Amino acid sequence: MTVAVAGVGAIGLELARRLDAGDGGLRLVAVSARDRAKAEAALAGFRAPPPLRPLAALAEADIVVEAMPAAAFDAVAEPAVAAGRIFVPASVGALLARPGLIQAARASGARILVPTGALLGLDAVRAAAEGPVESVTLETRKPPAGLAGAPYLREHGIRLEGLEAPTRIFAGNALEAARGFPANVNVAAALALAGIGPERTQVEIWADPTSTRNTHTIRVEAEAARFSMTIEGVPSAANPRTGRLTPLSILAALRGLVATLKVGS
Ligand SMILES: NC(=O)C1=CN([C@@H]2O[C@H](COP(=O)(O)OP(=O)(O)OC[C@H]3O[C@@H](n4cnc5c(N)ncnc54)[C@H](O)[C@@H]3O)[C@@H](O)[C@H]2O)C=CC1
Ligand SMILES: O=C([O-])CC(=O)C(=O)O
Repeated sequence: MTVAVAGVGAIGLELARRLDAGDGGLRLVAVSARDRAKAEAALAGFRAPPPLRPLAALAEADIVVEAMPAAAFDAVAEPAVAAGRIFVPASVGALLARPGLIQAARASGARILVPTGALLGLDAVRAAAEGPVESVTLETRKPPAGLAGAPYLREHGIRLEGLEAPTRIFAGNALEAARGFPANVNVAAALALAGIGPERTQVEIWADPTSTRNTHTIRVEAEAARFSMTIEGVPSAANPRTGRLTPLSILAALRGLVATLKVGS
């Protein structure tokens, strides 16, 4: 199977590098970048540098991975879904805001594969959600740099500079979290889609100047099980909002598409 990657940033470049190295068992055939010269320099050391193509042309590949700012989402998602491809979004919050894309996929035969990304445990959440679920909550803690620039902070006049103690800056449901923090809590959107939906999934976001990790704790109260899990992700050097696990999670998900033995889904 062939893969195309939209965006050559913290997630896209690392994913492309690993695919180019032969990891995942899939062939990287194209990437899209906003800054051509920068992308060409980043791809120069690849074994087989993929061609830079317009976003719509990525739909020629069997699998299209989106790894861009949420604002650019439609330009890659719509053609990929219309062409009936396997579409893998990193900007899961953007997917949450576009239920029409799932309808479009149903019509075209496309599949939308949401990776676990920087989170954990979506297998257990999905299993629990096959039965009655009372509550699903997410508590996200990030160093202030991992939350900087979120529209919610601006809208509510919240300043993170000079913060000395962990501070809760948001409490609400996953829909509101994804809208207010589109580049920071895609994990909330993924959790909502895996479990009981964006209105019922509750989210707290903390700015924590004492931490160097992006930490996510999920708590589930369901008829079949009660569980809580925490992941402490290392922020990527290229983008402190993004954990280093995210491109690896996408690679693992892609590997699962072609693997003979698939574990944990
Ligand atoms: N699902 C998850 O668990 C996670 C999702 N994310 C999300 O994944 C997405 C990508 O994250 P990063 O790689 O960290 O972002 P990044 O900012 O490091 O990289 C994004 C890249 O997209 C490029 N780009 C922007 N507009 C473009 C266009 N029109 N055409 C082609 N390229 C374009 C930028 O130049 C940049 O290289 C973001 O929406 C982020 O919020 C991030 C972390 C975890
Ligand atoms: O990488 C992380 O810790 C989570 C993140 O940015 C996101 O969900 O958007």
